[in-house]
Amino acid sequence: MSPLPYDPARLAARAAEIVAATRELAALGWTPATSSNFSMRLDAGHAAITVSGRDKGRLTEADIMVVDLEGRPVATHHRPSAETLLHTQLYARFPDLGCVLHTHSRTQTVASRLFARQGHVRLAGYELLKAFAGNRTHDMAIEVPVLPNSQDMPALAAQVERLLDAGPLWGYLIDGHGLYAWGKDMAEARRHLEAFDFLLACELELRRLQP
Ligand SMILES: CSC[C@@H](O)[C@@H](O)C(=O)COP(=O)(O)O
Ligand SMILES: [Zn+2]
Repeated sequence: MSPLPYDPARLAARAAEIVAATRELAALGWTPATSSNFSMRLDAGHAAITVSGRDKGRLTEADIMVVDLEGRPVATHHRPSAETLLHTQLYARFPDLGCVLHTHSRTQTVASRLFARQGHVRLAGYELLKAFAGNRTHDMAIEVPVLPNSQDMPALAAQVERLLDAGPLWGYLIDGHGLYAWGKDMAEARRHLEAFDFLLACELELRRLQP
């Protein structure tokens, strides 16, 4: 019997998944200068998440720790990601949610700046909209919200709660900062993250070509 309040074998498995995905995303240049954070659900009350400040391009399993769904460290002296609350609020709200990914790609950051005043980026008519779970056609539109940046995580989390109250959401941008995306497991969260990045890049390119 483990004295820990979570299953250590499951933590090891999730940590390996997070490390593998993080290295790939870092190789794309989406996690500059130690930025970005990543998590996966462990069980109904716990999540595995990256330790704060670690170089995401050189992540190892030792850089993954456990928090409860209020963002408190569990059985560790490590400090969790500064943005832990933005992860745990999603696990607490959606019992089937399994993975939350946050990156700082150039495309995401530039798009967040360009569309901050508008408050959202409208993505319409793209085949890749079908990458978002539940969407069946290109013939629709979604609005990716752009929130003002803040170091006040409870305040930022409260804004995210209001967005979630308003309707289905696969992710959001934070102005001058980056993108949050999530899914039922790592594969789905990765698909959403990659679809957002690709579609935001298309919108930026269109504005260059058709100013
Ligand atoms: C290095 S600046 C980026 C951070 O302030 C933050 O936005 C971030 O994404 C990483 O923070 P972390 O505490 O390592 O999870
Ligand atoms: Zn960040």
